[in-house]
Amino acid sequence: MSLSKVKHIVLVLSGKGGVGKSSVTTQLALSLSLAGHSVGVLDIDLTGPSIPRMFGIENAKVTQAPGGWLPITVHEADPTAGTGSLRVMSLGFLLPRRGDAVVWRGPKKTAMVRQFLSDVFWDELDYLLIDTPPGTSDEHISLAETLLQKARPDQLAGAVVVTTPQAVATADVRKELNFCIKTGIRILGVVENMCGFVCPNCSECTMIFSSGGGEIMAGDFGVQFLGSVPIDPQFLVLIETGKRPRYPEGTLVNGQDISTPAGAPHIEEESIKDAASLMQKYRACSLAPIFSKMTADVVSAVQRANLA
Ligand SMILES: Nc1ncnc2c1ncn2[C@@H]1O[C@H](COP(=O)(O)OP(=O)(O)OP(=O)(O)O)[C@@H](O)[C@H]1O
Ligand code: SF4
Repeated sequence: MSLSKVKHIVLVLSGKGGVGKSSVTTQLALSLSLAGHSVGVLDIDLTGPSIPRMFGIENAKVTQAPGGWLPITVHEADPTAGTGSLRVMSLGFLLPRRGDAVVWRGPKKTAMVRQFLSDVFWDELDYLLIDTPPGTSDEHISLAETLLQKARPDQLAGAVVVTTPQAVATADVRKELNFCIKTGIRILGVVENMCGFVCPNCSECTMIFSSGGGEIMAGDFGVQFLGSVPIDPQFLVLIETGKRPRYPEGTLVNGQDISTPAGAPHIEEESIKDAASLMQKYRACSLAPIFSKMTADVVSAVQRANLA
């Protein structure tokens, strides 16, 4: 059975598209594997699977083995570096053209979600992160039903809900949280993305929207607030193209100088997304400390859920 060797399954959900769900999934996956965990990412965002692009593996070809589809390896575990393995399976690998959105009707989508949960051969994994379609659509309901059927109760750790300050102001996030409560999926916490803007000239973060809504809403539902993530244009360039983030001289994050080192290649020459350089570049992004704290909080929430 494809999920039998997975220890913890974490869903990444959002009530609305484009709020940064795939970006958060990617960062959680990288931070978990940097912390030594073996990680799988299952991308079933049928509205436009973007995970392969974010890991720089869009052209990878999945193969079929007797145990099921074999996920693509982003990198193997490296015990000397203390990093865990990272593997990815995405619906994007099966689409005829990269970047296509799936236009199937409900039953076919539902069948595909079921197949993805049962026919991907995952080796031993500490964490399987599932990037889900936005909203509380048919796919969601099908995913929740299938997971509850296929996963052991001790495997399904819960959901991380991603929102933006604007989505908090609408009914979308509350709908998503209510969806989790209704379907019996534990909420590990809420992330508020795109809450401010990191200036490319001085790296000062300005809160361009009214902030704090995500935290208040998390409080209303009695769930953990996992933090606020500002918009960093360098993160966008990195995640979309694999190019190294570049910060002005003297940029400090948590007391660490992350400004572009002298002699670093020009952006045009720096688009290779091999796993090692990608991880190095993510570590050099101003958002890295926020994502690694978020990951530590998710790990603690999963541990608490296991004890409950
Ligand atoms: N904090 C951030 N700073 C800069 N860019 C960001 C940030 N978060 C997300 N983005 C960018 O915003 C866009 C949308 O993000 P992403 O694809 O992660 O959203 P999503 O919720 O998964 O979208 P979809 O609903 O289409 O699956 C991407 O181009 C991503 O690189
Ligand atoms: S200090 Fe930074 S954020 Fe403020 S105006 Fe200058 S460049 Fe923009």
